[in-house]
Amino acid sequence: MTQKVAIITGSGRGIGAAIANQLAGEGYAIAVADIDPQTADQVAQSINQNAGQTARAYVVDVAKRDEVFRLVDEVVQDWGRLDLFVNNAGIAIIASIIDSDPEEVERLLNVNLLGTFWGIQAAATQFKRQGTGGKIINAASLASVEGSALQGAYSASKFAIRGLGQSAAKELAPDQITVNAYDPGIVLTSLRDGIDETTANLKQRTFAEQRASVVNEIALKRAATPADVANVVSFLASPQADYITGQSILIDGGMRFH
Ligand SMILES: NC(=O)C1=CN([C@@H]2O[C@H](COP(=O)(O)OP(=O)(O)OC[C@H]3O[C@@H](n4cnc5c(N)ncnc54)[C@H](O)[C@@H]3O)[C@@H](O)[C@H]2O)C=CC1
Ligand SMILES: CC(=O)C(C)=O
Repeated sequence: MTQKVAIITGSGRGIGAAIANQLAGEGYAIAVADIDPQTADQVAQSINQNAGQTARAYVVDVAKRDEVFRLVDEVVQDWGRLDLFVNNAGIAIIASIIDSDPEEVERLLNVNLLGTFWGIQAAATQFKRQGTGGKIINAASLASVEGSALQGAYSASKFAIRGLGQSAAKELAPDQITVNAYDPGIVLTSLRDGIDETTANLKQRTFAEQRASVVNEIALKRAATPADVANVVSFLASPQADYITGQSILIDGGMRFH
């Protein structure tokens, strides 16, 4: 059977690394793509130790369209095909709208929104070239369905990713390309630590107080692990999800409902 090939952006740590590990365990060849070459290498090496020679590290800044297209070309050169593209890379800013730094806002939109746009464009171009169909899965967020104070730029980028995904799903369906998204709530990663640390400072609380107040809003009374998110991505990537497109799945332990 032909081995399926997946690119996961931002997979040098956190949710992306969990997705890479999960899909490698399911038999995919994995392109561990990250802006940080060291962490990408570490994740690829660890997958190869556990799952055989099935992962390679690639360096990409998803904000740069030419780098995203080059990534797809390199992966296809190395592995012969592409079946799945996970637009996972993302960054966050915690700041009031009035105090947001223009350069930081622009960078966030370039990484989160345009990075996802270029990822869809590059992956769909390759899927059409292959004539095989394919799957695109985007990292949205609970912040894509409800805005929060101090998350203006971040939330704007995630709402936009959901709209972009719905448009792409309709446009690419004739080529058997599905486009879906995952909407995590609170996942214990470095990104979340940064959010809780900055929010705690702004609200003059300790980190522990801030984290406890956030977890208290979750119906299941625990934050998600990166593996909780990887399980949903694994489903969306599987043939069981072939008839699902344009959807966004909340993984928030019952914090909110769509
Ligand atoms: N942690 C959470 O609670 C939630 C996270 N998300 C989303 O999930 C995705 C992954 O988040 P986490 O794993 O928590 O973040 P993280 O900060 O732990 O990991 C993000 C990874 O993306 C890489 N990256 C950053 N900018 C990049 C760029 N320009 N090009 C390529 N790689 C880049 C980083 O080097 C890092 O390895 C993000 O899109 C985030 O917005 C959504 C909802 C909740
Ligand atoms: C980081 C993130 O997406 C949330 C919902 O806090």
